[in-house]
Amino acid sequence: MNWDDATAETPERLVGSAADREDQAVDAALRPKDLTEFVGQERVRQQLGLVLQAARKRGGTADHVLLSGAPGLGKTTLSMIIAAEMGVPIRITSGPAIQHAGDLAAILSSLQEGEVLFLDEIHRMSRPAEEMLYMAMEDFRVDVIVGKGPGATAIPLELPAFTLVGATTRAGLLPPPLRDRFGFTGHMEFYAPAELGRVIHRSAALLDVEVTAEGASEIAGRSRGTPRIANRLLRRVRDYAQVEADGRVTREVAARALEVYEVDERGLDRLDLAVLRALLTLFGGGPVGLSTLAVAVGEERETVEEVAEPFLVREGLLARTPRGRIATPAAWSHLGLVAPQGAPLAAGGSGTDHPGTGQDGLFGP
Ligand SMILES: Nc1ncnc2c1ncn2[C@@H]1O[C@H](COP(=O)(O)OP(=O)(O)OP(=O)(O)O)[C@@H](O)[C@H]1O
Repeated sequence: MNWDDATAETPERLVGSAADREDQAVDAALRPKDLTEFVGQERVRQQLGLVLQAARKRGGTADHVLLSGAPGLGKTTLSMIIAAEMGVPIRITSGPAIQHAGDLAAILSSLQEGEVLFLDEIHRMSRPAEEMLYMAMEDFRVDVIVGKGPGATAIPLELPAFTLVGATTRAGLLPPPLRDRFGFTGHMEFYAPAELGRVIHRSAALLDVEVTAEGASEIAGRSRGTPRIANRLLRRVRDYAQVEADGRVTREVAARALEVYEVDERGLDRLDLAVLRALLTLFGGGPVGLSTLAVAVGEERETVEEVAEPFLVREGLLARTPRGRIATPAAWSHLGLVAPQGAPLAAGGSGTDHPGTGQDGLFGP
């Protein structure tokens, strides 16, 4: 839902995690409608299930819920499930859409009793709106300021009880007073391939596409742990299967289709591979500065840093170090290359993420 986010990935990218227009069009058909249909995220599902069950038993509204995690992991879907499980309507808005406290007051005062308010990208709300939200969450009341300067007066406005579901890709950016006002916080993890396989089978049934178990797992392995990407790749593979095969998605059909769409067996696309190949073949595996790497692949520095690198780092293929970008042993083997003698190899995995600190040029300190 954050495709208006200036830092989000380009929507046309097949493996981008932000929703494009086609995703939005099919979302309604593919979204799980209740907690039993929602695949994976066992812990969040179980804990949330208890929160909702208890609220229903008490006959009250559910506590405010904060969902954090990368785009496309199911935060909007879960908020709709919360409303459905509580039998209440849902209003959907986002932090960037609420720039004035008055915008928020207008939304809050028009909610129905018990309604779910889904606030996507909650960390991008303006400060005055955020401060108004504190009181609304705690006391179901806001103070509307009328007038300016010394003559300004605060008029208290009672609100209906509501459940706020806040979603953020970066829980760490939320001010503690806001974070503390949520009764339940769920962190959404990337999905395991087997879970994505279940998402694909479910979506295939809804789209009336025949997919074998191997076909589903071929797509799942390239979906970057993200259901939105799995659903998108499924639709592209379905197109290929209908045009170039008999309509059935087998392992071979899925692999051939995703080769055409330039998504490799690990989910890397053309940009990711270009960055990796340049790092290995032009710079001997690094360290190399971000700007130099960007020039080498003919992209903007920001594109390499924000679009390609996060997944390469997550996959343990590239490390950001204070001296620049360095390839890991896994990067060499993924491209079928042998690291030259003496090549600096970063350990794969975490602990080496230094965005923006890479010295530019091969001769940095
Ligand atoms: N656990 C799941 N089981 C089945 N399908 C899922 C699951 N999670 C997400 N999906 C599918 O993935 C798509 C994207 O999910 P959703 O829009 O809820 O993600 P999001 O986290 O809100 O993303 P964003 O942060 O970009 O708004 C939905 O169409 C939904 O069908």
